[in-house]
Amino acid sequence: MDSLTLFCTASLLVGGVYWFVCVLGSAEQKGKHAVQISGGSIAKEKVQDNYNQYWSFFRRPKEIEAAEKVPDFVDTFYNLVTDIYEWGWGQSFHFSPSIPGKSHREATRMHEEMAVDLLNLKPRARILDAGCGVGGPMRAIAAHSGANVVGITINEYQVKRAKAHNKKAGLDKQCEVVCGNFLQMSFADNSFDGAYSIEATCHAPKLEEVYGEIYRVLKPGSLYVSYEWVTTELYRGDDPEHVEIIQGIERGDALPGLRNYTDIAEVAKKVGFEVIKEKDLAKPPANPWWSRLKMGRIAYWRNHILVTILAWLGIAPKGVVDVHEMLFITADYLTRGGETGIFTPMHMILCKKPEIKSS
Ligand SMILES: C=C(CC[C@@H](C)[C@H]1CC[C@H]2C3=CC[C@H]4[C@H](C)[C@@H](O)CC[C@]4(C)[C@H]3CC[C@]12C)C(C)C
Ligand SMILES: C[S@@+](CC[C@H](N)C(=O)[O-])C[C@H]1O[C@@H](n2cnc3c(N)ncnc32)[C@H](O)[C@@H]1O
Repeated sequence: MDSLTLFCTASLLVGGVYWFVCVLGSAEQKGKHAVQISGGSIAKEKVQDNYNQYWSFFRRPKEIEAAEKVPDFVDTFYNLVTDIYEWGWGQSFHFSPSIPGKSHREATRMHEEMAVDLLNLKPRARILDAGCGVGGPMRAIAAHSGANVVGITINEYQVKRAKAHNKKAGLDKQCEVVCGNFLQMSFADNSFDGAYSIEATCHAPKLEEVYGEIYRVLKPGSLYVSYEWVTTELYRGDDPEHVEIIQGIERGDALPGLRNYTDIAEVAKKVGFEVIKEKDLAKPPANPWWSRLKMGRIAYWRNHILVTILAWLGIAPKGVVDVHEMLFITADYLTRGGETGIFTPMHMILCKKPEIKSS
């Protein structure tokens, strides 16, 4: 082999490896690369142990008796998955109906803007994002509405990521992020002009606890909108396939037990809200929310190879291979939940905290 052939072959090899490891599979907004996948706030050598603990806790969700332990395990879950989500999905950790002719990013943004449009806000309102993730929805909502958004998440690593993204987007004056438990928030009573939660309150063992807290911090007369993960009217608890799908979703998404859609308004009323509107946004004419998940299957195979190589090289923590495999399997359960129609991640409820009656 002459030196030119050798040089070309070597360049192709190096270029190919760079492309496979650094370029492939990065999220739409190019926020994360495969080589940056970590265990969040968990030390590299502890990732595998934390995954094993997570798995033994959430493996049998219906048998969880220790509801008070759930927030800690949810925190562990988000340490394990946050980088993989950002890398493989983007900065918004939720689904949206697919819209013909629009990209996933546009469809995601429209779903987020719909939430804040429902809140009927005055200019410069102060609103709460309960379970804000790394702030994809928060930034879209702040930019679209001009509102000041305060996000809360149980996961310290997400706070760090969200703050960095807010700064980069020039929205750090409008968006504040705090680490805390939405079941016991440190915000004052009657201090927000509106609130929303996107695919987050499903992590609460008791919905009344989080709805009660949101009710407390809202000013009288203001609105709260939530996109809830629920089982639908098609779910049958005596059908083994249905049970398998729902348990698969619970295990892979840190859920202490999915609720039925009928529970949501009941709980909202119980804590004092007036229910203004309720609708499953996944119902036709909406296009399937799960098609994005299904379309990505080949990319997930490639991602799995990539994560395995990175862990083998010692670049990614060892446990991420198991975490990735869990997500891979979960994607399939979520798709089956969507296709059978027994599950929706976008049961929308719009509630109002009643005005104080003058005597
Ligand atoms: C609301 C929640 C999270 C919803 C979604 C954002 C995530 C649910 C399942 C996740 C994923 C599954 C497969 C992964 C894939 C194997 C990997 O290669 C790249 C990332 C995934 C696509 C990942 C992305 C985020 C989800 C779609 C829950 C937790 C309440
Ligand atoms: C699936 S993510 C959705 C994030 C964000 N709403 C989005 O759409 O990008 C769920 C979020 O809820 C948060 N969460 C779950 N349980 C919580 C709790 N008890 N207190 C505060 N945040 C919580 C998680 O930390 C995570 O940020």
